[in-house]
Amino acid sequence: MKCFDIPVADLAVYKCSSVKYSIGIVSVLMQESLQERTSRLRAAVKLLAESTEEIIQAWESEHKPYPVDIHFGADVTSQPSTGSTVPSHELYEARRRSLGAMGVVTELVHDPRMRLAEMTMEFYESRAFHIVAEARVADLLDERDKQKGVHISELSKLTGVKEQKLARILRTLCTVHVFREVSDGYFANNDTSATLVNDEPFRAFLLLNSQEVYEASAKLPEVIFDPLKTNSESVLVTPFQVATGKNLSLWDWMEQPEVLEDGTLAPKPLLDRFMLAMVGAGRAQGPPLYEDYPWSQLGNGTIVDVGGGVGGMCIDLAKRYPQLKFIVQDREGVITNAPSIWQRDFPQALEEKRVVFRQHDFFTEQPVKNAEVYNLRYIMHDWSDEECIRILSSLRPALGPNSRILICDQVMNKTYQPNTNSGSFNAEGSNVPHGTLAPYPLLANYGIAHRFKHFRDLNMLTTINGRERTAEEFESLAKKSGLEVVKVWECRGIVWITELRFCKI
Ligand SMILES: C[S@@+](CC[C@H](N)C(=O)[O-])C[C@H]1O[C@@H](n2cnc3c(N)ncnc32)[C@H](O)[C@@H]1O
Repeated sequence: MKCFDIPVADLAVYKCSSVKYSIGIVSVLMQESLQERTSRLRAAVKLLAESTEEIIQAWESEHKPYPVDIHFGADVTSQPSTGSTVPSHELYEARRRSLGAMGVVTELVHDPRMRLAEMTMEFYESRAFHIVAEARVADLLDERDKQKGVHISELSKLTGVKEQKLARILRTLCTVHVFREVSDGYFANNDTSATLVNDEPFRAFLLLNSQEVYEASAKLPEVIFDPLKTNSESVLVTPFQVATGKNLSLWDWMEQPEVLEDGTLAPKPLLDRFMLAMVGAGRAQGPPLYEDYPWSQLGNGTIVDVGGGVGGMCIDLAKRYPQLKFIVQDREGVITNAPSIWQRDFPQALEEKRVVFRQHDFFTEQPVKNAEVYNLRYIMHDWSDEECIRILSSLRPALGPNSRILICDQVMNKTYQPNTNSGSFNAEGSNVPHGTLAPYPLLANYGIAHRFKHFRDLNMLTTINGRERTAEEFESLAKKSGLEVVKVWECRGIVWITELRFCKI
């Protein structure tokens, strides 16, 4: 039971130097009774203790704290380990329960004003991270004595950043457990910062987030409060246009060459970085997609990767499922780069003619008919409902009886606990389960364990007026395109697979 009726008047007196400032009457409303609060905190601590113990036992039984190596190697040519990078179902569940419980504990034990103040300045962690990633501090540390660390004076010389400023930046990150200060002024990687070492695709993904996305995000309030822009679904009316000062979509802007100082034109460096970042994001978030869908049942079927970029997902699938064949489609400016990436990363697939590359605009009718899979990874979330319906409707005529469309995108869930006895979200009138409900006292969507899903949702809003969707929203898009959702495959990560089939209308 909520208790909204206990106003407590509190005279806040603030002390600054030796002067006392009364800032007046502050009204504090208790939203939750003492009993509700204590029982919620006890339940969260219990869940945290139980789930972290499960995690420890899983590490001990496997003799390692990660499923496999966390380092992939020097560049896009290096391949992730062939072993699984996906945690067991039990470990995955224990992880998200413990993180969700930590969110509840933080909410209840932290000073609320201090927590909000911290939230408003968390961008400094992102800024600090951007600087160290740009300066390749993790790589520099990796080359040296990992126990002793590297003195800040030396890191300063290697990066060109003033010593005391670099130390403050690194300590900001050490404070949130990224890097570690092993002794006074000596810094080393911890397991988190070490994931950056020699992994160009992952670094490109993190730099994209912490630079271009960050800069556009600064314009989000301006666009959200603009009475006209707030109502627009156009890809040309987003904070990205305000940030770049150009009336071009993210895709067109990236592909437009830039004018160099000598007047010559050159491709924007961001174009390469973006494509590399998609490979890095795929490696970080993709593996559950490859294991939690029955790809092997497709035999030697064909996957048409619609808007497939340079084919990052197909490379990973091709390595795991040697029977599958691939057609990667994208815009001309992107697809022309794909063969060289495959040549470096997985030439065998080219030699065996398991992959072809085609320029194709996904708003026009799909030319490849009757393929087993039309794959849409990170596509729907780029577009408005109207445009998604155009993309799906352009695929529908190509579907044969054995074809399916796989939407590989996040599936969003609400935060409140619905009144249901089942352990999964379900929409009214739908037979399709929409994902696991977290147990009490966690938020239904596991709270902070899945906060990156919400960051990505706002990222889509910021850069291209796109959105992450709930399963109900996918069902509605499917219906309007003459398709139906047959299953939501809940994968062990933030991206799931929503399977659509032909529906007679
Ligand atoms: C977010 S990326 C995803 C790339 C890829 N599916 C992956 O998961 O790595 C979106 C892709 O859509 C492509 N795209 C945008 N508009 C397109 C269009 N009209 N036709 C085909 N591809 C398009 C972009 O070039 C980009 O490669």
